Amino acid sequence: MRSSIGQHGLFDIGGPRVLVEDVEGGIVYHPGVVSEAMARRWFEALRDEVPWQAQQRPMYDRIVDVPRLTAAYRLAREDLPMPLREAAALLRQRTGQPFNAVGLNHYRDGRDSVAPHNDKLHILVPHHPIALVSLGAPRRMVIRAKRVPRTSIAIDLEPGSLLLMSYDSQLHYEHGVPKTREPVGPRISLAFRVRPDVDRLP
Ligand SMILES: O=C(O)CCC(=O)C(=O)O
Ligand SMILES: [Fe+2]
Repeated sequence: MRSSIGQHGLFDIGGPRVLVEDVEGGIVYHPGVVSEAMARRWFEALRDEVPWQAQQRPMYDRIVDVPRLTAAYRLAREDLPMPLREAAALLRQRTGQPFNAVGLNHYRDGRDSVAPHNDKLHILVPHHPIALVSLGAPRRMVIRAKRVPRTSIAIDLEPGSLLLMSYDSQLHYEHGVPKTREPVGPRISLAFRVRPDVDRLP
């Protein structure tokens, strides 16, 4: 499928920024979807209330720590933390997408990261986007085309922003949040998805 890294909007302030174009809506950054005050409240509540997990993963012949804390919820859960309930309602209204699950990432400082990847296709219902809400300190995301010449674009994900990524973009682009030596505060991201296997989540 044809897609390309957007040339426009790099210096726009305020409005949506199209980072990648494709037939399913591409990758679009929407700053200020949540007010600063609300983003701060959500950040603090989730930081303190979510049972964050420090996971380990096999990597080749070793077991390595996942370099961030994570959590996951079905959105239908009765005891869903209030910020997730509010964010899900806002996103459903804004996008019309039937999100049913959220994955959370907590980047404690610049040593925490997520390696370049595309979201696993078996946990996505095709043609529905992923909605990433950012809370806490800004962190830089790098989006890179899989196809040569592997063009890349960096975007600072600010608190209260929304990054919408099409399903199609997961086939053609990787995204990651690299480690940084800059002194950065903690960040939480919420990844809302339409999952086919939502019953397997807590
Ligand atoms: O923290 C982010 O903004 C990215 C998270 C991510 O890519 C994921 O959870 O799959
Ligand atoms: Fe991802």
